Amino acid sequence: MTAEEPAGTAGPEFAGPAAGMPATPGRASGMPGGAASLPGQPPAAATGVSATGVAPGGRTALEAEPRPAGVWILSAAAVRRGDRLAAEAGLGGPVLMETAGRTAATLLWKVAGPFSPREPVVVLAGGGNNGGDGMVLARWVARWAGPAAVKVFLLAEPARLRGEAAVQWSLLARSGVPAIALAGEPAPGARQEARQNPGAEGGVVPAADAFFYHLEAAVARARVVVDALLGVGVRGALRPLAARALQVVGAAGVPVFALDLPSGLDADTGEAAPVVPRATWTVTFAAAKWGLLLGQGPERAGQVFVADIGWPQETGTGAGGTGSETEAGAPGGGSEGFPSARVLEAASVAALLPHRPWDAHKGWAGHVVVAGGRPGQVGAAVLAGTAALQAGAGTVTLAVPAPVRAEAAVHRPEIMTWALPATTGGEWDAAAATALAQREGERRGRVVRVIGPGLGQSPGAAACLAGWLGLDGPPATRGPEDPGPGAGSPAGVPAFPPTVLDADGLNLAARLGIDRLRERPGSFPLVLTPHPGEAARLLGWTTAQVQARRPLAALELARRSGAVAVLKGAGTLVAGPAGDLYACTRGHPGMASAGMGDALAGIVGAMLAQGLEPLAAALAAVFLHALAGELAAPAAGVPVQATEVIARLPAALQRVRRGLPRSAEALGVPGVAWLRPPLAG
Ligand SMILES: NC(=O)C1=CN([C@@H]2O[C@H](COP(=O)(O)OP(=O)(O)OC[C@H]3O[C@@H](n4cnc5c(N)ncnc54)[C@H](OP(=O)(O)O)[C@@H]3O)[C@@H](O)[C@H]2O)[C@@H](O)CC1
Ligand SMILES: [K+]
Repeated sequence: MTAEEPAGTAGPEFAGPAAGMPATPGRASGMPGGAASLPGQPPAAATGVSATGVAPGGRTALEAEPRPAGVWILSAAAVRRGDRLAAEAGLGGPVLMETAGRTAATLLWKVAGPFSPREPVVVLAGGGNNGGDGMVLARWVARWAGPAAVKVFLLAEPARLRGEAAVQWSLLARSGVPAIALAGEPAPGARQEARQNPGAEGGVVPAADAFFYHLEAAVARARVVVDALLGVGVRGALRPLAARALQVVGAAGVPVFALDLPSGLDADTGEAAPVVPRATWTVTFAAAKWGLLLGQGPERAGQVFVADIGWPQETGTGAGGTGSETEAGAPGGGSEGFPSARVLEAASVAALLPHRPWDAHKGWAGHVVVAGGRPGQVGAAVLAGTAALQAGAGTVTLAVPAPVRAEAAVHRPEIMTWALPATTGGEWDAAAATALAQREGERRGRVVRVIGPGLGQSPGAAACLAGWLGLDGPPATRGPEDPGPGAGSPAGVPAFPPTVLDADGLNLAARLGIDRLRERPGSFPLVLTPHPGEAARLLGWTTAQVQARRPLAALELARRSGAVAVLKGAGTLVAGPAGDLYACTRGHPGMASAGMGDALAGIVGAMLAQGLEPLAAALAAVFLHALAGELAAPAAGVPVQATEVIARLPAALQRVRRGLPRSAEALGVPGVAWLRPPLAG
């Protein structure tokens, strides 16, 4: 699925410019590219749409139109709620399970088929609905390839099965699929029995040891093992028999196809015991689960597909809730469930990108001023500035301490430099705060600041930052609507232009106090781009706490600062102050290298400079950055340097504009989307 589609054949997701994003991240009126919000939309409350998924008062264009919605990321509690709402709407558990199991069987055929009795598919099923999914899959494999092409091991007592799992077990018996079930959980010291599905081969296999003997033998000659032991219903530590079964599967080295989640993976946090399988593929139902993106999830889940199982659309979008509604039995007790988020898609990003008119001039695309580059860290500012240029900014200036101006100027002839007041040691002088505003005031057109790459944390830098944010007075001396002294300028450039805070800009802001960012004059547009360490400093958490609760950390950053927050790291999250939350599943571990953050800050600046609202700018920048990182790497995880990524930004822009293959076109199975598509390159 790495082939590009020709322009104009990209399918309905590309049908209109409004595709895919909340009203808030639309382009601002009067900005390049035209109009902003989507007219005539009912308020969120009327649509049942979660406040975390869309801006208040609006809903996404995708939801408004009769076409497949994008992929959601939900907590286990939200998934339960979605299942319940679907059932209330008339799509009960058996229908959903049949759809899940059959879709999974189709996908399994695509990735590991065709099947034959010589190498049967082994399904390890549990006693809950995840096991039920596995039994549906087995039934369909049997219909397509014959009953001998699949074998089911049920790690549960058939007589104790309830609901849909019990129904599936009895249907399996009629289908002739060989199946072996375990008789009961072990009472200490008790003799365990396993018995075969009476409808299949008949007979009794004594003792748990015999069950595992047969499982081991079957797995050894299996083409693929389907892990249908546990899904979102797992509670607490794995019980011994479940752990033993998973150990057998893991030890065999056979490819694993996990249903919903690798068994035992925490659906919310991605925590996993060592025996949790390392699946080659995972097909997750209705929506992605947070645990597939966080913690150990990406390691254990392998290639993840998201299968649409037919939740009514309002169920899918409304299921998210805040994640805070406590449900009995939800993993993590429910209260720790994370809010819902949407996966960032190329088509949605394409709809956000500015359209450059034929008669565009450099002023049209704005002016990015990078404030940073202290002695020894000039490269950081250069990277941010170069990335801004490559991402389409009209002009770029590096505003640096005077002694390093020449050093900053030699890298790119297209980039201008301003020498700002410095101390004798070459660090920032507090006078640079007003000097920068004055230089900006001499320019026409839209100015955007990227503050932080190579800024340092000297007292002068701290004073400058406070001035640039309009927070140099005592706390709350002026309200957010009062622009304060120095607002406006001869050329009409606001004294507090849209701003990106990165690196030491964030570390210094943490010293000011993140909550003070809400007091910034006129609530000028602000985007924060912290890595987990910087986020921890801003929030007063530890880095481990940030990483353990990334969705909450991103939302908390946005809420407390009143700004858009980009929480970097594997699976970058973008949060808006109104509670919007998005996850980027593109990019790869090879992008964990020096200067990558500087590049991202520059790209956000370029998007703001081209007139995007802060949330849209952050979303577009994060996606383009990740895609450029993919284009720069020959394979996932191969180290790439920031300069290589920056060089690919125009290609990434072009890809997004032309339309990448839709993630919903995974392997040609309708209704199945990639969570993390193969590298774009
Ligand atoms: N509902 C729907 O509409 C749809 C649901 N769908 C599917 O259902 C899945 C959720 O099903 P679920 O809720 O039945 O839970 P599930 O993951 O099978 O686990 C329960 C089983 O695990 C056991 N068990 C628990 N903890 C354990 C431990 N620590 N160690 C060992 N065992 C443990 C527990 O045993 P018990 O406590 O009952 O003795 C019980 O047997 C979901 O992931 C998706 O795949 C799809 O078909 C779409 C429609
Ligand atoms: K599973």
